[in-house]
Amino acid sequence: MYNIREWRHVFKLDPNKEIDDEALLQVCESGTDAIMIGGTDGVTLDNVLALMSRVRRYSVPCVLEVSNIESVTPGFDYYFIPTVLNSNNTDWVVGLHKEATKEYGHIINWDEMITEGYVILNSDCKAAKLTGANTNLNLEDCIAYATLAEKMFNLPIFYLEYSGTYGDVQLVKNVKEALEHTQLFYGGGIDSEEKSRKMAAYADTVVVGNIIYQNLKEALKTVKAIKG
Ligand SMILES: CC(C)=CCC/C(C)=C/CC/C(C)=C/CC/C(C)=C/CC/C(C)=C/CC/C(C)=C/CC/C(C)=C/COP(=O)(O)OP(=O)(O)O
Ligand SMILES: O=P(O)(O)OC[C@@H](O)CO
Ligand SMILES: [Mg+2]
Repeated sequence: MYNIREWRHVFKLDPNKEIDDEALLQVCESGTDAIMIGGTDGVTLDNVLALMSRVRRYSVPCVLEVSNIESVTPGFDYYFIPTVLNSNNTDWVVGLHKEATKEYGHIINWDEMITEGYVILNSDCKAAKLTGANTNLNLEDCIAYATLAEKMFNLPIFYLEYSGTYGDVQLVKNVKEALEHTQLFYGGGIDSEEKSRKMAAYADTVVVGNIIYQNLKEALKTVKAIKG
């Protein structure tokens, strides 16, 4: 299997968005460390399967970021399971996870499941709205969540999510300094080489999503900024 700790750059593809074969080829052969398939809305078994089978033409690792139980299918290298630590609704913290485990626990291969402790910081993004995330957090709050994720819950990944907007580099730096071994993912608003490089200076892994659909050329540069 792959060592996700070595992943520095990940492209997140939304199964609910169109991408043509030529663009997909460029994304998969860009030198990125992995493709993550996931989104907040409109994620179905059909569009996940369709995208997974197209990504599987390439040798790049491919993971599913689970956003609903109906779209989980075999065939991925890993399944990333979000838990939204700053959600006001326990469904998004452990509730849906408990229901999924109750129903499918007997077939789950836990070696393939990797839990991501999310803190969502952009109040306007779909994920924040869906999960009722309390985005009114200061640096101390974010450090407390990161510390809880690592020390109390032993989560392998802590994900600072600014989906759709570029985050606070200083905050990412300070959160990174508070973590000892939990891997810090940063995602949100990376649409240039420079923004990618700046976040990668502190985040262990940088996730790039929307720019793939808006400006592929710039999206590809975000890999170069990190991987050379
Ligand atoms: C292999 C196999 C067949 C296994 C079967 C067993 C099985 C079912 C395993 C699953 C186990 C499990 C515990 C699942 C958890 C289920 C679940 C529903 C968890 C909730 C996940 C969650 C908190 C979702 C909330 C939304 C969220 C955080 C999504 C992550 C993606 C994200 C933030 C995307 C960014 O937004 P985007 O959609 O890109 O926004 P724009 O469109 O505006 O760009
Ligand atoms: O789409 P963007 O803003 O690049 O964010 C990436 C990722 O963190 C979304 O879950
Ligand atoms: Mg998106």
